[in-house]
Amino acid sequence: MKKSPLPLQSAGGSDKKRRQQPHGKEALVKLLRWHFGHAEFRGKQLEAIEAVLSGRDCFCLMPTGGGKSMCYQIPAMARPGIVLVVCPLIALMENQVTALKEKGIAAEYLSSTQTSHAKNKIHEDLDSGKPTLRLLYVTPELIATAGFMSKLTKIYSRGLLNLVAIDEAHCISTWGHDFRPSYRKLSSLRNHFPGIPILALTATAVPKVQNDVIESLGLQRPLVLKSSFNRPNIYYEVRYKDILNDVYADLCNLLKTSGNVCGIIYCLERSACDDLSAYLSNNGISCAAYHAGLNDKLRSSVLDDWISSKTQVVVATVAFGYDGLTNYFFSQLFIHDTAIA
Ligand SMILES: Nc1ncnc2c1ncn2[C@@H]1O[C@H](COP(=O)(O)OP(=O)(O)OP(=O)(O)O)[C@@H](O)[C@H]1O
Repeated sequence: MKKSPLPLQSAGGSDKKRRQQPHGKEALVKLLRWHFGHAEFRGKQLEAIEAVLSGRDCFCLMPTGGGKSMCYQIPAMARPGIVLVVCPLIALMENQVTALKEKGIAAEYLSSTQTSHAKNKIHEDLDSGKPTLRLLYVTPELIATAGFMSKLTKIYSRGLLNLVAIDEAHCISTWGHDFRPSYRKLSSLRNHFPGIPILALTATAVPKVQNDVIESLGLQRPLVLKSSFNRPNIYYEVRYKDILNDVYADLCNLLKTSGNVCGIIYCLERSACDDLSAYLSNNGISCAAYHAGLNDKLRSSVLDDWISSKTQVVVATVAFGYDGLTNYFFSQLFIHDTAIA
């Protein structure tokens, strides 16, 4: 359904003036309900949104699935102009943009995987002086290019850049486990776009990494928000392989008695994935193997089937995480071998 926009403010007025206008909680909740169908803000979402809408930098530490995206998606709905979202994985950008478009929200991403026709359309909109786009997702590599930077500078000088959101911000830190050299280039954003709030989002930042992220991005007096990582819907259980009569049968039984779960079973070797997947399939569990030995087409069809719940369980090597899938929110997670070896 294409929704009409629900603007809180008109497009007129100077950039500074627009930024200074307050956004009441009620109006923001109205946007949340209208565009996303959620009744209330969760955790620290509202604080983060209010901070960036008032022009303040913000560092936001929230667990996976905590609702970080809303912290920049609501600001994008709150006023005309562009929210730039830096995202490390093309698959994640695609997913978010597809979900936003389904809600009638003007969102796009720029990446090497797009056709030149699609890219041209986005550039035309950005160059128009009155872009209809609200959210533009890009990779850190694109930010590092002179061409894109000059485009962004034009948008900024027209007062149309509202916010820069940096997802998985811990990737900028050499102290972090996921360091991405291209993230270092993001440190120039603060100087290039003075006055534009930067929102750094992550689910994994120990204090040393957190300080490094804040310093590297040049965040000024940022509001630092940290949500609880207690996830009451997750529990851990260890079963020892050597005291089980039949590990495969035990796993199969666990799946069957867990109801309609969505699961991943991690194995150390590709052959174990194939073997266990075949065993579970033969025992009536809808399941598929996923590992680097399968071609791209097959891997992506296994992923699609799992996301759309056609397949209940994926038996995988860590290739599953490398392809950016750990970002999906699982109702159940089974770890085989590594946990019970
Ligand atoms: N206020 C809310 N009320 C109910 N559901 C919400 C709310 N905010 C977000 N969600 C839902 O929570 C889920 C996770 O949100 P989101 O993908 O933004 O999390 P995330 O913190 O970005 O996770 P990740 O670390 O995986 O990127 C989504 O399905 C989203 O629609």
